[in-house]
Amino acid sequence: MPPHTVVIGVDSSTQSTKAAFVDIATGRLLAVGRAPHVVTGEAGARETDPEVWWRALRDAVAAGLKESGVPAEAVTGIAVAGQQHGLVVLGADGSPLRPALLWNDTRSAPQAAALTAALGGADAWTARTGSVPVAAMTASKWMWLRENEPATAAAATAIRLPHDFLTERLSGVAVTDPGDASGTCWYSTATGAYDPELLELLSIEPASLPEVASSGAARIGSLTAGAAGALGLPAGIAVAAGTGDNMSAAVGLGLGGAGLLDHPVLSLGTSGTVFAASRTRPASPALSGFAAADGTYLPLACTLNCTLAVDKVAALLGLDRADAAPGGEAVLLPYLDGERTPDLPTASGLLTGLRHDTTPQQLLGAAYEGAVFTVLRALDELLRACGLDPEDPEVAARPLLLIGGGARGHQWVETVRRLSGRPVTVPAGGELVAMGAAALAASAVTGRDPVAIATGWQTGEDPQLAAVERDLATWARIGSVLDRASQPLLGADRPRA
Ligand SMILES: Nc1ncnc2c1ncn2[C@@H]1O[C@H](COP(=O)(O)OP(=O)(O)O)[C@@H](O)[C@H]1O
Ligand SMILES: O=C(CO)[C@@H](O)[C@H](O)COP(=O)(O)O
Repeated sequence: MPPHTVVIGVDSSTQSTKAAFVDIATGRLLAVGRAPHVVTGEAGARETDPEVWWRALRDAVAAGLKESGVPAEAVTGIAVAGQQHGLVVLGADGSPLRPALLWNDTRSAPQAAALTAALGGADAWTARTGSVPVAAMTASKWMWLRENEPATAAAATAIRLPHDFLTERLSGVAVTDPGDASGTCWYSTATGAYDPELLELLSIEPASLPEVASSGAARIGSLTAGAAGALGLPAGIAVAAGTGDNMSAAVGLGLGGAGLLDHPVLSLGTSGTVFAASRTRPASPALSGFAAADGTYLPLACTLNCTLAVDKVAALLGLDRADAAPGGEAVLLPYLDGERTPDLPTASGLLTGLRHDTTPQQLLGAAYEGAVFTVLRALDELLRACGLDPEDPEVAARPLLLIGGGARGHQWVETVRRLSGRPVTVPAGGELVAMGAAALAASAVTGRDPVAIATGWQTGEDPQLAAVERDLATWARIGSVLDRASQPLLGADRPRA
């Protein structure tokens, strides 16, 4: 292999780090190194020590180097895509002061409600930032920290998102990108900058935040000698700004200004997300109105309970996750971690419709259906946010691009087909977040547009699974249970134990 041909795209998501080694010229995926994370916490808490991410990045790169057989000197660039929203606070020596509060930590729900009210309601927030500060947003987590651990908040000299933290470890540069910054609720998608009034409301010193790289500025620095030593890579190679994991998946799929716009994606991982890249700036309180990595926008809806919740139900039933059948009359809303869409941060799971002849396989199927229904229900609002009419036959015929770990599972794919009634495409290459990060790294090396690079790699182009008849009876049954379930039944009126 000629030198200078390989980039590394890092996906540092909730459960693990994946490092994709990609040939720049062809987009060929040479190897994926993997390393797990540790998530701790009960009763709404979800935390990971940022040092765990750094060690996992190091291990994943080492595994990828070994698996690919690529000589380290052939690697010319690296970029990190990270789980969104997490709050990382650093002390004066640059070390984390405490574990990061993750996107799915719901303890910040009261602070989210207070922030929403402080600005006069949800619409005021979406007009400024694109999103409402639900518990997931970094602003709510920062306020939780100030109220619950004031000494730690006072000692914080730097506030970072997970991908910023890792990018700074690689390059020594304190930088973020518009995509991940738009998940903080202190960055304005209307102005493309931090919102000074919101920083004041949150008592955040602007100097404690990373600079926001402009969407076009792909290379933000070089791999430092220290990081190069830790990773076994050459010092001085290009480091890109990186982005949030969903934004990176959009790049990996070739979605954005230089590619496909207003095309729906469904991601099934720890979170369930639906999103699209669009030129229309989203401002719907029902969605998160993020910026994309390439200067377009990324309207998105996110659920807290997806693959982990269904795997938990399978474990409770003593079944393999593949051993499921359509749920029949049973409806299971698997809100084991509370929920974000709909905004029920203290909710718990709900099971109805049990009969003598209900089988364990049907109960597991009902968990798949509840998880898929919850994220798919936001699809029409997503399409409207893109300026489309969901009833338009051409729009309804656009295939769902299905990604994330769940897309590898037959039950997930079939449940999505049945409940959406849409054609579905599952990109065969997989690891779209890491591939998007690789395209960002390749952009830092070559100066080309990352979406155009990924489009050339053809990462999202695979045969479609035809639409099947939509299971409207199941759709209506789950919708009716969710709409009629009283807040007390979902546990949504109780503080967590
Ligand atoms: N073959 C499979 N069938 C069904 N689910 C799978 C399969 N492989 C992985 N998963 C699911 O994928 C999830 C991890 O997905 P991933 O997108 O990597 O998560 P995250 O990005 O949140 O860390 C696991 O929780 C697991 O349930
Ligand atoms: O909070 C969101 C999106 O707003 C999540 O999608 C996180 O970005 C975590 O993603 P995964 O680890 O599930 O991929």
